[in-house]
Amino acid sequence: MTILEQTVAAIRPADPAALAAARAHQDSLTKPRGALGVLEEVAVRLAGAAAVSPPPLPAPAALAIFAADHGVHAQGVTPWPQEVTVQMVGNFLAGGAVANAFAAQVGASVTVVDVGVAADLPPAPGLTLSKVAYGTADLSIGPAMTAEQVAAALEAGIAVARELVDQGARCLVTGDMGIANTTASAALICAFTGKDAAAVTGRGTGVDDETLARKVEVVRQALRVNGLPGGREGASAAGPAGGREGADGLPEGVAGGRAVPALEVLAAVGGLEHAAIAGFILGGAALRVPVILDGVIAGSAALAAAALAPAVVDHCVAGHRSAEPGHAAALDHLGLRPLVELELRLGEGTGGLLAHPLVCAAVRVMHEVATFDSAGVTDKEA
Ligand SMILES: Cc1cc2ncn([C@H]3O[C@H](COP(=O)(O)O)[C@@H](O)[C@H]3O)c2cc1C
Ligand SMILES: O=C(O)c1cccnc1
Repeated sequence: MTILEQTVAAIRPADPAALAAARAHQDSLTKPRGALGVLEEVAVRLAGAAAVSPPPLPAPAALAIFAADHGVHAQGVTPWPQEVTVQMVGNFLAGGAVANAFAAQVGASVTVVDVGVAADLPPAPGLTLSKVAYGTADLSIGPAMTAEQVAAALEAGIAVARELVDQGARCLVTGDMGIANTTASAALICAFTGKDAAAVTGRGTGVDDETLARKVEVVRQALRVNGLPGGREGASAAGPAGGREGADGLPEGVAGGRAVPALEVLAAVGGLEHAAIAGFILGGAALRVPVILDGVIAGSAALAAAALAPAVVDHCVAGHRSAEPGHAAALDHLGLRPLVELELRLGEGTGGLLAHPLVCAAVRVMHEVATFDSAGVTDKEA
């Protein structure tokens, strides 16, 4: 078995007994039932994922920022030069990015992973060198990656998840850096949800109307040249991501037309960081360590992960909802409710990091809050 197959095979859906125990525990705590709203659902969700109630406190958290470049940058889909990717890697390593500030605020470690930056990076503390290629090919002309590159990037992400958990992380947070990666994200979201390009393609770093129109056309063309559904007006979404078996025995991830294996979709229109983040999510889930998803890049990568292993979703928490329209579409398709909505449109893991204290607070309640019985508080239900 390959590392990917082993990882997928190790992922279990939420444990029904732990879910039931966690719900019963929530109802026994000294608060009106349901008073913690969504936080109760989060705590129950983590119990199901961990297969124990209460679930372990999801701390410490480790952020992994997967960095890579994109051939589609040549189509003018972003106003930022490609070098910003490698320059921001330097900024992360120096501690100067927003992700560093937010990680410091919530006590998370930061690991930067070069899976596909279009420049050579010298070894540095905090940097994992897992370069698969010097960026992807232009997805609007043909497949962005080869099958081998997709497999290598997925395995790089799995390896990072394993290593961080080995080092003591009890919660993983996804991060990305890759100029032009919101274009690849939009194409992945179209392919996996069947939604039209115009509905899920956003302004990324803040493109003007003319660039946005070009970006939508680039996404449509990418889907067309790669033979993927979702690029046409009126393409329909169908059912939850994945779960079907293709002729080759691999799960398929595409709704709304010809069913295409998830790995083929990733190769066609994904980025190296998307594949690595999908591997990272699968790797965390296989170890029953919860994964907090960041923005639209993570959301699109999670669609790929869910197409490969539908049960992976039970181990994910949607940290936030970003301003990119495709992010909402991805979260809807995954059935995930974002914890915070602050109009962030940055990536790097920033929105995922901000959600970490909320996830911890939700679980801490399960460990520390007294029950009606233990505190001698009258329960109206008793
Ligand atoms: C200075 C800077 C820092 C960033 N940090 C994250 N991104 C984010 O923006 C990029 C995606 O947007 P688009 O598809 O429009 O290029 C990604 O690198 C993402 O991580 C940044 C972008 C910039 C410019
Ligand atoms: O949704 C995100 O995380 C996002 C949006 C714009 C640019 N980079 C990332």
